[in-house]
Amino acid sequence: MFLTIQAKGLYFSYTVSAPYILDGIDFEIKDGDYISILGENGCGKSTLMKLILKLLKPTKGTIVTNADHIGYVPQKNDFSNANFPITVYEMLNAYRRLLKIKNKEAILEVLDRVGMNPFMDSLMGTLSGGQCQKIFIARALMGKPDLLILDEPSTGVDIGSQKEVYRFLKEINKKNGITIVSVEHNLDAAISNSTLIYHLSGGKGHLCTPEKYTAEFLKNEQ
Ligand SMILES: Nc1ncnc2c1ncn2[C@@H]1O[C@H](COP(=O)(O)OP(=O)(O)OP(=O)(O)O)[C@@H](O)[C@H]1O
Repeated sequence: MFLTIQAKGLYFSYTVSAPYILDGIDFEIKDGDYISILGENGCGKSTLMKLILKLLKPTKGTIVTNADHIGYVPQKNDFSNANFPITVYEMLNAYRRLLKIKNKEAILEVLDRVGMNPFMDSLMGTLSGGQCQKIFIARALMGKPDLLILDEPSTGVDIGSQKEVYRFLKEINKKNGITIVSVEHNLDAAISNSTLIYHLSGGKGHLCTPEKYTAEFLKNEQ
């Protein structure tokens, strides 16, 4: 069965009444898409992501996905303190156990995929922003997700590592067919990597190709 994420008449308000942050939106994301969610600060991008992850419930309407396993890459992590005593391997091993994956090789496999094997014994808190992001992507890949959700993957990541991270995301989307939904502040990355842009504004959403987004939305903002 093909993966979809479908929103129908979706309303959301943290106060459970109007005004709504998401004000009656409809969309369908299909298998193999790479969607970047764009919009101004506070427009509801993270809220929409949390609704897809079922961390929040719609106030009205529905949002459903038939994804078998969702990998989630959070924006901020609890391991940014250099004194936090956990190594890359220990963190991934804890997650492996949480997912009830028996084979410890799964850790080495995902580290290999993001080119981070040499950092296996490093403390999480000593990694750079880019290295940390790669480890979080590795962690999200451990359950072999069919859907990967990322919250601003370039935040706190140096330019060089940003390029690597986006190249990798594009590759797993194209080659491995993993559907990607990414909340983005990085407009250039969204336009050059995604297959579709979801633009949120005033509680409404608009789904279009990066080409159309560049021609229509960005022109209007100039
Ligand atoms: N737990 C919460 N309780 C009440 N209001 C919230 C909560 N979380 C977010 N909000 C409000 O909901 C609105 C949308 O927030 P959200 O974080 O989804 O926006 P965003 O587009 O992701 O913002 P940013 O680009 O700044 O990360 C904002 O006005 C925010 O202040």
